[in-house]
Amino acid sequence: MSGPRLDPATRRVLARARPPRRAASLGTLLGLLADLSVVGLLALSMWLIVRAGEQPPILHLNFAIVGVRAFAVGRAAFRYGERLAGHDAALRQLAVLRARTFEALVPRVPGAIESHRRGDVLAAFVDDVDRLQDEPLRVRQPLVTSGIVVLLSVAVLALVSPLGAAILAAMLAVTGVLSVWLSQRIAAESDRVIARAQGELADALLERFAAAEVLAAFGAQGRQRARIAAAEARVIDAQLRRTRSAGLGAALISLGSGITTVLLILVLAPALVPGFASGSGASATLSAPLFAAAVIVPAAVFEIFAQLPVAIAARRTVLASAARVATFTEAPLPPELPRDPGRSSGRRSVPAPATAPSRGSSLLEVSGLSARYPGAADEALSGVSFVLEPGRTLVVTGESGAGKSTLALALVRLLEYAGSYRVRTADGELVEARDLPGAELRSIVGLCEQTPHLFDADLRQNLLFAREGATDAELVAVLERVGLGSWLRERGGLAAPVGERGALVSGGQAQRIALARAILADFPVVILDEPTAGVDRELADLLLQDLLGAVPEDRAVMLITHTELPAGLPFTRLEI
Ligand SMILES: Nc1ncnc2c1ncn2[C@@H]1O[C@H](COP(=O)(O)OP(=O)(O)OP(=O)(O)O)[C@@H](O)[C@H]1O
Repeated sequence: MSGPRLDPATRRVLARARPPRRAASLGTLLGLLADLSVVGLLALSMWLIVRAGEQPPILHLNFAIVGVRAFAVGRAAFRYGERLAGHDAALRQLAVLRARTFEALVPRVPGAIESHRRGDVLAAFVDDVDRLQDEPLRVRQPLVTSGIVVLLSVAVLALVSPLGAAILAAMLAVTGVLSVWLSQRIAAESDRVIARAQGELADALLERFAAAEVLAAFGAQGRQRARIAAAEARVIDAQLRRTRSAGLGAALISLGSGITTVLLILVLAPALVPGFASGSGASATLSAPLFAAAVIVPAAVFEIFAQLPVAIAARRTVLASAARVATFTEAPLPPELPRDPGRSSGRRSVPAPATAPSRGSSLLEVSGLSARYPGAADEALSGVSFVLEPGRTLVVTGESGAGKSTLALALVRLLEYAGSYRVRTADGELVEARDLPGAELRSIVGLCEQTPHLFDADLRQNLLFAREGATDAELVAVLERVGLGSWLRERGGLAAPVGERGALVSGGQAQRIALARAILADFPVVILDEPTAGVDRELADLLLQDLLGAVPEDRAVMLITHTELPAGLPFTRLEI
């Protein structure tokens, strides 16, 4: 079979798309029966028509009449069953595949994904991942079923006429090689162009919507529209070339089928004439009904065979998609990003009393911590040390670019760190953070990020994801606490939408919603990265007084800020 060589990374991606053998084999079996019914129906009907013309007693035709009905019903019923079983298995696997692909992506954020264009990432994670389900459905299954049916048909024809079978096999081989060569020449380049152009189109569209205001403000909409139109034209052009190649392949197969039928008629017809072969008066070696059935076989076999070049072309597309997905999910994780040790890993922990942490027993102990972004030459942060005790607030200050947000990312393990960083777990142990599963660590240390992400849902959903099961009264109370009470009433309550990426709320409101989330999640340690950046000074002071004035005995806050704290708040300063 032609196509690019499979590297181990592409093979791993393909293996994720493959349904379990048992689930896939039912679809394959039903597909095989459907294809066999196609050949059986055509050959037996032909036999029946010609035999009926000889007017034998009706009883002699009964088995053929029943057979034709059985094949006709079987063809539709098996095909229907095949579609149901095959799609069911592939769609179930698609859900698994999407989840696994997403899991593979998570450790690569931030840092390893940003170096790719957003459009390419989107195309890879939507179009390419979806296309992988074609492997079991449109590649593997048709290759197996049509291959078996074609071989069986040639073998059965060989019982009637070995020369006819040889002609059919030779014509199948010639047509197959020609149509695959043709599709390779015309469509292979189109496949590459389509993938690239689809990425460009997605990129241009995303930018058109995400940066609509900037494009309008600078009068650059026309240029962006032209970029979208050019990318779209490239996609359409490549798709047309691919469709043309598929059409040519189909025409070639029809031609092959016609030529084979004519050749079979020429080769088999003499056997119909009594005494032709031996030159004597002996009777014919081939009956007319059998002759009719034999010469119609190529039409049915070529119909089944037509699936092969289509499956080979689909394989090429699937492999290209798998290779693109592999560039994201299978590339080695850069050393700057953390590896999750998983639940089973052994922890190197410092023995600690089994009781809950009391005042004085630190929640975080950081010593000589440094971090670097993937691909960056220099460390974004180095040599940071501090201890965070329960009931305390640590205020982190420093110049812009000093590494404050980087410290926050390292503390929630979205960036790898060097040095020592120990966290007190729920069972009171002080554990090196890199030995904890990421999810467990992030249930202890929570981050309210500088530019919070709001989901395109209502306010309630945007808060509930921080604490599932919170009541509306709890949500409203927390919104009051962050100063959004009157705004909530103006907007008509918790069902108010926030828009895509918070488009319907102001920057300051988005920040306060994020703050409300952090309060709801009630992390033992919460890191607030510039939580009052978009909030006016008076409210900011009130908010900080509210948040920091009463840090619970068993909780701690790390506040990253540029502004001075209101007087009277207890805190420790860390300058980086
Ligand atoms: N994704 C990234 N890839 C590479 N370098 C980065 C990345 N994000 C930040 N940096 C660099 O890391 C350094 C520290 O950035 P960081 O955002 O931590 O600073 P900061 O102290 O939080 O600044 P600010 O107060 O302006 O928010 C900067 O030099 C910045 O350019």
